[in-house]
Amino acid sequence: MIIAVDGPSGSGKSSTARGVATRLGLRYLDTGATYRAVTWSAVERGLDLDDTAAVAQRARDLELEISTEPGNQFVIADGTDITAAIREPRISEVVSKIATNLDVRHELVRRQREIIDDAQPSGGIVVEGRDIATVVAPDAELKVHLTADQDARMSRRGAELESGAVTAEQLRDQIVRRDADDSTVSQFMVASDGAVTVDSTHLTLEEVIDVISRLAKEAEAVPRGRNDG
Ligand SMILES: Nc1ncnc2c1ncn2[C@@H]1O[C@H](COP(=O)(O)OP(=O)(O)OP(=O)(O)O)[C@@H](O)[C@H]1O
Ligand SMILES: Nc1ccn([C@H]2C[C@H](O)[C@@H](COP(=O)(O)O)O2)c(=O)n1
Repeated sequence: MIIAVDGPSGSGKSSTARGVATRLGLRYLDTGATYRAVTWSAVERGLDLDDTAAVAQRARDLELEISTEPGNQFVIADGTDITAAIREPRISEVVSKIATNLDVRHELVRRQREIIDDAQPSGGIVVEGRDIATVVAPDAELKVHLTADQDARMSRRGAELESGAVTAEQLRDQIVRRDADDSTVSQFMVASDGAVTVDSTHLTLEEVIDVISRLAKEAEAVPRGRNDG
């Protein structure tokens, strides 16, 4: 089974997808981490991030290991554990440059599909990102468009960061500007065909996990191809 979760920044995709995978005994793939890993590597090597050919070559050359165990997430790039480093503001601030590089996307979608295929013998996988239902896994048994209003998304991200660590302007940049840039290459601000919209604005994380787990069980009961729309 493949469960695709797409939506804007701060809507709760990672926490929810990880929670659903844990609850249902499935694997979990954070595709955003793959874009962050390429960004980390390009920054570490001092590449010009506007040099699209050089960055795409880095994406192809990067040795990347990404965990699909929901309870033990790690990312290793060229032998270095970058699990924490890819979440640093210096990476979040520039990751959209890498995520809007179409040659990088081509390479990372290829790798994401390989990881998804490898997870099938263990029962399935919950995959979250921006283009999962539309590009990476259009045959997913369940497609969820996870949303929350902009104020909720900004305040969730603010609460997550150390108090006083970011200004309101930096917070807006991490949510609003990033979504505007990222949505030039993927359609995640609206639900794709066949996706169920879950608005998490007034739901707790547990409630969102409950809703999606229930939808997954319903989708599993319907043979592939009969649950479209
Ligand atoms: N339903 C919810 N209610 C309250 N807080 C939530 C809810 N869902 C997630 N959160 C919190 O909001 C923050 C952002 O969630 P998360 O990182 O899962 O979002 P995301 O959509 O994956 O963001 P991004 O795409 O920017 O990585 C986290 O601190 C998380 O614990
Ligand atoms: N399938 C995906 C996943 C992520 N991105 C972009 C969007 C972000 O700018 C960046 C990091 O994602 P995050 O960790 O914040 O979810 O990667 C994308 O374009 N497609």
